[in-house]
Amino acid sequence: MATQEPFTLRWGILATGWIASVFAKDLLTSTSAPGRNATDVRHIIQAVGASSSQQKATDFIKKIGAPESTTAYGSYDELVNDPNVDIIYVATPHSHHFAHTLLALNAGKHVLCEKPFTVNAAQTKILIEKAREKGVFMMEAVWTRFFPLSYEIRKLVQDGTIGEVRRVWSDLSLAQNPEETYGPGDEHRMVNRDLAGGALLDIGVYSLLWIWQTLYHLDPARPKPEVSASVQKYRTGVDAEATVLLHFPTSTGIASTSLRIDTDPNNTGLPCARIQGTKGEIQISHPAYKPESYTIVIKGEEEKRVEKKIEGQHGMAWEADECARCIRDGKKESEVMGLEESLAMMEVLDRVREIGGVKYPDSIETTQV
Ligand SMILES: NC(=O)C1=CN([C@@H]2O[C@H](COP(=O)(O)OP(=O)(O)OC[C@H]3O[C@@H](n4cnc5c(N)ncnc54)[C@H](OP(=O)(O)O)[C@@H]3O)[C@@H](O)[C@H]2O)C=CC1
Ligand SMILES: O=C1OC[C@@H](O)[C@H](O)[C@H]1O
Repeated sequence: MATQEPFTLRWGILATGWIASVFAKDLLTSTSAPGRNATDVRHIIQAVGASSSQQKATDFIKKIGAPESTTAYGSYDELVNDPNVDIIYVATPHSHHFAHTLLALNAGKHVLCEKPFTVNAAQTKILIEKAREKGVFMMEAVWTRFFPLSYEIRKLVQDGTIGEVRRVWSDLSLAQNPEETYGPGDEHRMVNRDLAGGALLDIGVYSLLWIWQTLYHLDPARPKPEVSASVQKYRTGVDAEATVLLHFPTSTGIASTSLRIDTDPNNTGLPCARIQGTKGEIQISHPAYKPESYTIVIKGEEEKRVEKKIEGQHGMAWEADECARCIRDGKKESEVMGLEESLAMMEVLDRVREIGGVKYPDSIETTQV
């Protein structure tokens, strides 16, 4: 019997910063690594684009250990117009996701764009319209949604293991001593208004993820929640801390995030999220972006802890595999992380910023490029 060749996806990496290198290294890992099970697809890093110089792209290619044949570009424009590239991975700061994704879409490329999708919902809406007009695949890179652990937890909830879910509580707080870490110029993307900094858009999205994939994604009615929030600002005007209350028809989500306190100060195994149902709950291990275990706590029963150690990759290969399979199958969006979900999440983020008075400069809130 003839074995089928794996589907090959040729990536263009747009930006050479921290997460671009992590993602690109994961693309180079073995598809048969433990827990991966992706021998039906294959990834090639076809090209890398740096914003300022070709040398930067060449250095990046060397650093991540990609083949020397990988093309290095000194501009994003050249990268997105490379006819040998199928999909662009956008890994620039939040402020630039809209413009860079649009650039790739206009060149007819599929796109995987880092979280948060854009600065605001209006920008996301335009990207969705453009992707549909161009007939290409697009997805927000919410990598945690593709962990086997996330699939398992969604299934447990769907199967009614913890009864009817009434509340999801979730936190991602990473005490970063921002004044020292990102000062004195406050230029770092985490606190810089011009780069759409702040806790909410950078790490708060992971707290929201656990609520979203439980109370929104799993409900076929896709109920848009009422949003309340409390926001503490940083000296640059972005949020240093945010707590969000999401009122769904029959359940509540409580998400919090902070750059000043820690979810698990001594790494003693405090959970980052609790999905609470009428029979019991599922506790997810910190950090919310990369949990590697969870515990099922059912009233009157012995607790069950499930380990899901991530091996052979950082954890970003699963989302890449999803892109490859969707594109192979002619899908324009993922069923696990769909575009309408990204848009609804951006609307929540908009509302929290509105309540908290966090406004970014017009130059990055704009829907014009
Ligand atoms: N999924 C995840 O786990 C993570 C996701 N992220 C997301 O990835 C994005 C990038 O984060 P990270 O890699 O930490 O950021 P970095 O600052 O490390 O890298 C950003 C890169 O973007 C490019 N760039 C283009 N324009 C600008 C600009 N005006 N200012 C600064 N950089 C610019 C630069 O690359 P060059 O000049 O070479 O083109 C730069 O190296 C963010 O949106 C963040 O939310 C970040 C960390 C983890
Ligand atoms: O996406 C992310 O996950 C890990 C965090 O450390 C980082 O700031 C954020 O961008």
